[in-house]
Amino acid sequence: MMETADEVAPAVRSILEAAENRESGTDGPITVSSRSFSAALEDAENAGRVPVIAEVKPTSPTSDGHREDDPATLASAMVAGGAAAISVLTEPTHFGGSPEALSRVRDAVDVPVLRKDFIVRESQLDVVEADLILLIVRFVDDLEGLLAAARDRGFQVLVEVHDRAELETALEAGASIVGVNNRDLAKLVVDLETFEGVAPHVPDDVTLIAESGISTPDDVCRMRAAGADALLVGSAIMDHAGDTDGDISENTRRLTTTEERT
Ligand SMILES: O=C(O)c1ccccc1NCC(=O)[C@H](O)[C@H](O)COP(=O)(O)O
Repeated sequence: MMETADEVAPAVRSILEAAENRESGTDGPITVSSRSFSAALEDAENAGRVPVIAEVKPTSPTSDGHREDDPATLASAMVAGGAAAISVLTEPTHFGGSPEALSRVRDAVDVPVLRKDFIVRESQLDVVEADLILLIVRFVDDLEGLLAAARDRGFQVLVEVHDRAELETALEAGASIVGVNNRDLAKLVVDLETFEGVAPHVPDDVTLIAESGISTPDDVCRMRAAGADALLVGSAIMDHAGDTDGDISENTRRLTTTEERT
């Protein structure tokens, strides 16, 4: 399933090359006592909030700027704004993240923390403790094996897909949390119709996350109407360009308190 390098945008090719060469854990398999993701989503729903996974994303290949703020302060502000969980980019070269940033975030908040990275082999699971990790179907050769290895360590696993074929691969491998990425990693174009096209084919017992390109309360309504159990939001909360005065709590609250249309 691993993509050949020329099937993705140059920035993503560069991310993958860096991932291939990046450090692995050196002390053998880690064991994680993880915070329940499903309980966090349920708590948000019970409190009348839209379940949002807010992402600490200092920069990215498609961001307008770079935020240097302390990651733990950012994450605490996101939780104050009602985030059900936090995602932390740990990729250093293209996203300005680090495993240390994730550890600091996990110490600072009590909600589940997702490690957002481009994991391509088992030993890369052993770099830092997190409650969830991301596996991207198009970049992983042995999804079933990596999924099992992650679960053996205690991680919950968000399996990312972009189309129906990748969804089938994820389901065959036994994924129970699936994210549909609205960002096409071949072209780096975002289209919310991606989620709307894939979501109807996801079984009810799978936790379904809409990822990327969600900026406004209207987008929230649209993704929830299409079946999203939770939304993963980075740029609109981080506001790299400073359009909203960079108020992280308010940016998060605007989405978590969206009145949903039935
Ligand atoms: O965000 C990017 O520019 C990007 C480029 C290449 C590969 C991955 C990329 N993003 C990773 C993500 O998964 C997003 O950070 C996440 O889904 C949040 O997206 P958004 O709300 O659109 O920032």
